[in-house]
Amino acid sequence: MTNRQDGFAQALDSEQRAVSWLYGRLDAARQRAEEALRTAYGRATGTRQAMVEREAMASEQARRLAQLNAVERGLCFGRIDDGSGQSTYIGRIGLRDEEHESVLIDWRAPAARPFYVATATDPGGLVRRRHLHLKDRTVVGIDDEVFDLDGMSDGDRRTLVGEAALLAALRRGRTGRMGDVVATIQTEQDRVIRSSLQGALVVQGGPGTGKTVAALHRAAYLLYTHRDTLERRGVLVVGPNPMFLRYISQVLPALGETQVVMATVGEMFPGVRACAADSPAAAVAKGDPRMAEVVAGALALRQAVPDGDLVVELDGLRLRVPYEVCARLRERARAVRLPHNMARKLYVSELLKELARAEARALEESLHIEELEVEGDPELSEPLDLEADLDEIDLELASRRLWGEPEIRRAVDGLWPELTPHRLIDDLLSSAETLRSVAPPGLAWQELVRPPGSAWTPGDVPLLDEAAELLGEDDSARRMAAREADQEWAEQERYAREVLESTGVAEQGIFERADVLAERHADDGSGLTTADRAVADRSWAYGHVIVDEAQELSPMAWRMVMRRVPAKSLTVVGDLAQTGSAAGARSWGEVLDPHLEGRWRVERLLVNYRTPVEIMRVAADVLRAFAPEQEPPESVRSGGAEPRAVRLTAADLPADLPALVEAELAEVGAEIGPEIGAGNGAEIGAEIGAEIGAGRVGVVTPDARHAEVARLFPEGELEAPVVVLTVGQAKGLEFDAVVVVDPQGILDQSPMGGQDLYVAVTRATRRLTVVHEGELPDVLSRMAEKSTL
Ligand SMILES: Nc1ncnc2c1ncn2[C@@H]1O[C@H](COP(=O)(O)OP(=O)(O)OP(=O)(O)O)[C@@H](O)[C@H]1O
Repeated sequence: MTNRQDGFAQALDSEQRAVSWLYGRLDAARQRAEEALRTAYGRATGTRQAMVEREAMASEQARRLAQLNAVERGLCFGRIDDGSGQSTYIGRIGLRDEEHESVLIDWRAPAARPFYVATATDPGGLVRRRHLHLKDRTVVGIDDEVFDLDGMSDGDRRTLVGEAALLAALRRGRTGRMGDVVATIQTEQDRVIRSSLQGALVVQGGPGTGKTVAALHRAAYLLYTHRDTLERRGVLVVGPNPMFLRYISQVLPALGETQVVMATVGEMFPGVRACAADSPAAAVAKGDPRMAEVVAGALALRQAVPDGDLVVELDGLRLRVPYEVCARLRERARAVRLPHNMARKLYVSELLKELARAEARALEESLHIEELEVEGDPELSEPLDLEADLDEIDLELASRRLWGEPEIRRAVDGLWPELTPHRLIDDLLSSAETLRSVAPPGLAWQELVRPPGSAWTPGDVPLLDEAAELLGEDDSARRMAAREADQEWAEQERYAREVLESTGVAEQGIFERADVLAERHADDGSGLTTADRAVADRSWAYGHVIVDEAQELSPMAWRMVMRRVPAKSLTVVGDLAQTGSAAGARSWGEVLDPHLEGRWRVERLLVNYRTPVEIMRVAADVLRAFAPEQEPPESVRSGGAEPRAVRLTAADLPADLPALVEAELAEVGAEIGPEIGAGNGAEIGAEIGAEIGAGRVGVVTPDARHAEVARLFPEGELEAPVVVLTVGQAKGLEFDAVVVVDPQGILDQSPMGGQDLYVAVTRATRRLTVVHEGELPDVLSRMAEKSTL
């Protein structure tokens, strides 16, 4: 054995001892949590309070246990050595020894920061950064970066190992789900992750630059650093479609965070499932910020005045309220500037009083007629003034009686109806007449008209939200509950303090505070967590909102998102070169300034960790043609297969496309295999890889051809070896190999077809094939040279 191999073996051995010891600490923490969970379940539950306490204690320990289990894989992944000979281990969670000394630093803690930001030019006091590669609990690799060779001991110098940790991570085959990257976060991404909670941060970057992964690590970092604020208010992640949310769903749990709410724009209105789709033209019109005026205009039309006097027939009497009075009542109700359904209370009470007066007048009139008939009786010919005799109490009583009459209700509802957002928007979109009368000039309202009761689209959801704001809801019950909850608060906090002390959670190196714990288990009678309550409540104010693929949001969707985060603490992640929605953003200022007035900062990510150079050249041609002002990112990977174009006739497609995809699958399996078969030799590994079907192929089609192509493959979830997707569904996802079917169809499918094609060709980590029937589009001419026709 050479000196160097000897040194490496020693380093492995010593790191193995350190890592095994850390796993021992993890096991001990788990054991404590399990015991505490058993104790919690053993507690008496004689009273309601005792039961609530048992549930809180048990769920706290279950949560703690889940967190400890989530960090089993890759518990410790790094070590930093400073000039004083001090070594610090970095991991997914913080752990302490029996003396409460920190033995493993949570990757989000300030003490871990040098691990991510040290560079050769600015080592920040480090002499070495070491990456540890673990397989289960065994250290299988070490990767060193030395910043100061002179600062290291001779022994340490002998054990230096230099495999690039990042490239090793990138070489791994895709699994169909995004994973975390705590071990290899890059300096530019670290800046994004640890940027201040305050204000709005825009992360602009090309495909594969790690925007999504950085945003999710940022969520975990913010929850760790500002747990007191954020656990109480919650964090919302907005993604472009359900497929994408499934794709990223495992990242935060793997980082020990399970309390983040994830939703698409179409899911942000509780109780509404937006399952229909808008045409591009309808999406543009619906997303136009002037739709706020349209909704307000439609509502104003529902606050009516009668054509003439209001006349209601009641028990043979004609109650007449003059037109001018109706108009005055409407103006008064509008002037209070309350939402419609709340102002209605005032309007109804005033109108009922007018109707009570009208009733008195009508009664008087009828008596007067009778009186004329009783001639000669001096007492009865005394003039009556019933209306003037009515005092406030009479009016009140009469109003109540009248409100019970269906004719009166009908009349009131016709003038100022109680409305739901669903009814207002459905009525608006199914009435060309209303749309025409309230739409501002230039808004293509004709695109919006549809039959009543149509299924909701994601574009309708911001309109419903707008309507809900204008209509308001009767929240007196909720306010009353909040007051009661406040009274219970002190009690909850006292109890939470007890839980922390009795379970020792506070001492286990996990950042906890009694008030945070109390909030998590605040008994609102429903047993719901903060995340559950937030999802169900349209007016929930989140502590922080992350919007991914943010370029897709229309101005109307931004209005809705901004309402969910009154403190305007936002992370906006996107790429203006990938805007697929015709209603989406062309510039960040255009969509953000109406809400933030320039108070947002930008971080740019410029390195592409996904797409190899060879594929990126093709993508750059597409970008140059359709968004020349945007720069493609620079790829870190190279040496992949040259992208190729294959011409297939429509008749050959059903047989030849599955064969082509099968061949792609075998290719990526063979490439990934050597990693699977590590230790068995590259060749055997390649065979195993191809045989067990390692690797994933994404087949991307125009919207109109999705069904036809999907039929050719077994139906499968994201983890399936082959998944057939539209461009919209593939947004944000990645595969080892991608087959783009009918690029011309993608270009032609919408005004943003060029951007769609750019998205489609940048989904691959290794191989790209384009299948075309007619001529290859000009923008892909680079591939024609390699066509295998
Ligand atoms: N620091 C890193 N270490 C390891 N892998 C990384 C790192 N940064 C990014 N990656 C990987 O690069 C790939 C692309 O990342 P991600 O999906 O976050 O990019 P994106 O900018 O959101 O792309 P798109 O705009 O196309 O949606 C993912 O597989 C991610 O895990």
